[in-house]
Parts: sequence; structure tokens; C-alpha cells
Amino acid sequence: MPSLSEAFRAHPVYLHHKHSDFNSLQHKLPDSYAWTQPDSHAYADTNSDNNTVPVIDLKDPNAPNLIGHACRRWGVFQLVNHGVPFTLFTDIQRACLALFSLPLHQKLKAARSPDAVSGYGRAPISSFFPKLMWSECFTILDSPHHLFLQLWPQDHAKYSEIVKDYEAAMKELAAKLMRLVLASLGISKEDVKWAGPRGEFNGACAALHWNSYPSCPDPDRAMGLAAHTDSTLLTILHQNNVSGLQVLKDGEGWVAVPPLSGGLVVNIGDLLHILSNGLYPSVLHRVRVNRSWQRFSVAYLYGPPRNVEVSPNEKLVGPGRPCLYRSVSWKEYLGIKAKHFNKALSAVRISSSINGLFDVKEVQNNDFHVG
Ligand SMILES: C=C1C[C@]23C[C@@]1(O)CC[C@H]2[C@@]12CCC[C@@](C)(C(=O)O1)[C@H]2[C@@H]3C(=O)O
Ligand SMILES: O=C(O)CCC(=O)C(=O)O
Ligand SMILES: [Fe+2]
Repeated sequence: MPSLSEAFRAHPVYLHHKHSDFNSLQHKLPDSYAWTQPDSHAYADTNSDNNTVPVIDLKDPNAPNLIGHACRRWGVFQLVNHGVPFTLFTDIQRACLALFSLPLHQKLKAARSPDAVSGYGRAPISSFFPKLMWSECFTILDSPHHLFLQLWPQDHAKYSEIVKDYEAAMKELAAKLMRLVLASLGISKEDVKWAGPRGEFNGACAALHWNSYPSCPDPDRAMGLAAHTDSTLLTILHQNNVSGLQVLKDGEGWVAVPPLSGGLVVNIGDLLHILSNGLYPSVLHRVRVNRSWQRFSVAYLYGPPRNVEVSPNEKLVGPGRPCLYRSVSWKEYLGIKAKHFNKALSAVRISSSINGLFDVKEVQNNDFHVG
């Protein structure tokens, strides 16, 4: 969407490091990639059921309740039986492999410029950290045609088709999840101006973000993707069969989100945290890497239309429930995030008084390190 691109033009993200050819770094971890400080959060006890990200079967009649519960307690869940054809995952993974396997000079033909959203490069959050992340990414906003033409002069149409089909399926699923998540908050589609008459959420904005985490010679000292929250309403993530994603669970520590064949990870983003007046946490997550396997993931970052303002829904505000955030559009919020990163939510916060009704997790801290 042009308006999201505008947000980046106003807040360019300059990454001060050159791009890396991970193939040439397979023997020793360069110092620039060594995150030496100790982990600031312990690992959760993996034997406890309390420490397992909920897995929800969308065909389960109880799914709406389970989704509400998972959003409130975790801000994340895994979804199975969601109706997205498995072939879309194999196709998008094939596209990921094809893209990230291209020689660096070829990928750089589609490099993301500092004031743009789309293109190949390092994770946009890299500028907030002194060390480099062991990953590369590719973001698509609008049509990927011009970028794919650079990457694959012969085969661009085939890959554009894969992206089109994948995005269409994600858009439909995201709208369904919005209806369920809002209903779990007691919010009807009539309460959300841009929902449309049948809750189709047609005007939604979305970006498709592909991540590649190559195998790493010293995984314990490296970081695939540093701890962050997404600025979205919802993010729907497909991961290949290599683990690495972790979420921070209140009072527990880092919890792994193991890949489920054909499953999708759904997490709450900052804008839904705002809309829920702090009831649903925007989950902090990160990605660790491993010595043997390349990991891919594809995130569908889903937000409201261009200039629509998101604010705490009035049904969730009242006596004893102060309005915690001012209203903000995704466009404006991306600018705030580009400046303040994990302190962006604090930057739009208007009330700090939280009473017992809220399960607000304050994660406005960007000092996450691995040891
Ligand atoms: C629309 C967007 C959300 C995002 C920034 C972006 O322009 C495209 C990439 C997205 C992503 C993916 C990795 C984590 C994240 C924080 C980042 O740096 O880039 C998110 C951004 C976000 O949700 O704010
Ligand atoms: O690779 C993953 O599992 C997570 C990626 C992610 O957090 C993102 O793209 O925002
Ligand atoms: Fe993320």
C-alpha cells in the first residue's frame, strides 16, 4: 500500500552493514555476528503443559473460546485444520528456497532501499542492534512483479502466481481470525468501521515477509532474529520443518514454537494489543539458529487499511478500565516503530494505571541478548 511505503520514506531505516554472503561464512562465526551478552530471560521448563503454545484446531466447535483464551494468556497460538491447502506451503517454500539460493549479486538486484518496505535485505530491526543477525529477508508489499523480474528474468511469472495465491489464502484466513478474535473480546463487526457488512475486512493492508536463517557454525552465540513484537493486528506465520522460533511467556521464559506440518503460527501484534486496550499481549518473539539446517519462514503481516485509526475499543474502556493508548494508524505506528522499536507501544501509551482486570505485559525493552 502506498501509505505504508510513505511511512518508510518519512523514516528511512539505514542499515550500516554490508550484505553478507552466508555461504562464505560457514566455517567461523565472525565477531560482528557474535551476540556475547548473557540471555536476559531464562528458558521455560519444557516438560510443563503450561509452557506449550496452544495448538487450536479451527474445525473444533470450541475453537472460538480456545482462541480467546490463547490470545489472553499467550498472545500466540498454533492453528491446524485452517483450510489453507498444503500445496500453497510447498509452493511458497519452493519460492523461498529459489530466492535465497540465488547468488548475492543477483539478490541485490532486488535490494530494499532505506526508504522502502519491499525488497531483499537484512531484518529491518537490525539498525537497533550492535551485532548482526544470522538471517536475510525479503519483503513484499503490493505486487512483487518488478522485484521478481530482477531476480528471475525468465521465471518471474511463476513466482508471482505463487505469491498471489498465497496472499489470497492468507487474506481470507486473516479475516476469519479477525472475526473470531474480535468476538472473543466482545466486539462485533459493527464496532469496527472498516470490517465491512459481512466482516470481510476487505480494505486490510498486508505485507509478506520471507525469512531465511542459514545453518550457522556457532549457533549458541548467534541470533537469527532478535526479540521483537510485530506492529500488526495479527501475524500469520508459516515455518518450514526446522525449529528456531521462540516466544517469551510471562513469568516462564522463552518457549519454543515447534513447527507443525501444515500448521500456522498466529500472533497478536501491537495494534491488536492497542485495540484490546491491553487485554491481549503483543507477544515478544525471536528466532535462534542451528548448526545443520537452513530455516525458512513466511510471515503474513496483517494490519488495518491505510489511514484508519486504531484505538482501544470503547467496550473495553470504562470505569476501572482506563483507556491505555491514544489512537494511531498503522502508517503512523510504523514510523514510531522505526524510531523507537520495542518502546513504540510506550510511545503511544496515555495511561499507566493498570488495574487487576488487565493482563498487560510490559515488554518495552530492547536489550535482549544471547549468551
Ligand atoms: C509492514 C511491516 C511490518 C514490519 C516492517 C514492515 O515494513 C515489513 C517487515 C515487518 C517486520 C518483519 C520482522 C520484524 C519487524 C519488527 C521488522 O523489523 O520487519 C516487522 C515490522 C513490524 O511489524 O513492525
Ligand atoms: O522466522 C520466524 O519464525 C519469525 C519471523 C518473524 O518474527 C517475523 O517475520 O516477524
Ligand atoms: Fe515477528
